[in-house]
Amino acid sequence: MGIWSKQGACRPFAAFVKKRWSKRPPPCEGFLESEAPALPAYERLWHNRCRREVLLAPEPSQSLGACACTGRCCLESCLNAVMLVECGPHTCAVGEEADCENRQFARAQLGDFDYLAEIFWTGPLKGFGLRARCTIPIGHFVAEYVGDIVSQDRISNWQYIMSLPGGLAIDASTAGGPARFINHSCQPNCVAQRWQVAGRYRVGIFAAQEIQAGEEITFSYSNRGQSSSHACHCGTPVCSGSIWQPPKRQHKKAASQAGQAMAARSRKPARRRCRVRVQAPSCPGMPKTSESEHLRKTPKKDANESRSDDVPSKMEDTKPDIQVDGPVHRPDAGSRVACESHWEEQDWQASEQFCEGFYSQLGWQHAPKEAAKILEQQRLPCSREQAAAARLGLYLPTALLLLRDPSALEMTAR
Ligand SMILES: C[S@@+](CC[C@H](N)C(=O)[O-])C[C@H]1O[C@@H](n2cnc3c(N)ncnc32)[C@H](O)[C@@H]1O
Repeated sequence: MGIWSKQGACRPFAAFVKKRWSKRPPPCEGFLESEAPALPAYERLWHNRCRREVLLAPEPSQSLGACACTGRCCLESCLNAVMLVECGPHTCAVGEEADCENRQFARAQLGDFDYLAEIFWTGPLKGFGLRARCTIPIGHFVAEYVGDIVSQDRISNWQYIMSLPGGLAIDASTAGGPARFINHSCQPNCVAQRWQVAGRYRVGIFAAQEIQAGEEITFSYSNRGQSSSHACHCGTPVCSGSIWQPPKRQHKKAASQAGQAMAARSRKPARRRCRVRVQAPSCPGMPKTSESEHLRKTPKKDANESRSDDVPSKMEDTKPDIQVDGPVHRPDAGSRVACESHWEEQDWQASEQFCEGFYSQLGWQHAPKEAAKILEQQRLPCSREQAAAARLGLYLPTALLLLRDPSALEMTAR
């Protein structure tokens, strides 16, 4: 029996347990049940591997401008984050890395994933899966989907594939990270989002709702570019029957209940200028915040300061409000539901085209303020990312849309 190791190769499970288990919090009950088969061998990667060096986008120094953030770089308002571009040393207007929230991929790479989730045997129907080892807050970066960057033409088995633009894909079939074990659900608790990090496309799995310890981590495979059928055993009421198909439409009553719940949440009064969207997960036995791990390369003082200022103390407060200079706008529940159901029908390519179109038009050669103005004038399509953003508690383009015109979301969702 084997499991990933930092050396890349599979290591015997017993040796892994002896060396690492003592340092970890107690595992969720039933980890690797006795009837579970051996974990198939695969090579553990921490980031994508390009066998042939492929530049997926121009180098940031040539094409990306710095964001226009001042004081603190917030995911809700950072121009880079709006375009699903991670800030880097040359593309962040805020000097201190610790003041920038838009470094999720970089921080996740520094963090210890073992605290967050573990591989487990779900049963013969779905095979191995990934489940939370602690409460994962909504919006939290769960894991990066890493593997070999390959041409889609060469793919024969789509089981572990995540498609990328330009006919490329991330293939995690022989080498990858724990995200390769995430199973499909027609009612997932996570979303897969494609970001540009230092000029390359990378895929992150983000919590779309609060995930409880022991809960299986899932996302939807329905738009990963595959059309063949494979019976789905997610067991949710909206199951489409196939892991590559979008889920059935939610029953009207359930949709309206969800809408009411969202409306109730949106009535909570809150006014904060720049909130941290994500609260660090709370695990028994883990360091106080996983961010302290993530930020260990940054000066300690800054990391602590930023946390104490911005991290809300209660979970109920973690939903971000959008506030620039005027009053707080919140979407009405109806428009959110409309947007989400629209998202289910949307092809991944719609948002991809939008983002690429935006870049090719602007080239980011414009000064940040000018780019911000153009962005504000655009009527953004209700793309997958926007809908996902709305689902995650409003940030990114949805936030801009609503700031400008709260009814815009509804209009674009048609
Ligand atoms: C990326 S892998 C997920 C990890 C996989 N379960 C394993 O044991 O390695 C995708 C494969 O898992 C299985 N799978 C994932 N979600 C499923 C679901 N909801 N119902 C049935 N099979 C599923 C399918 O065989 C699919 O091709």
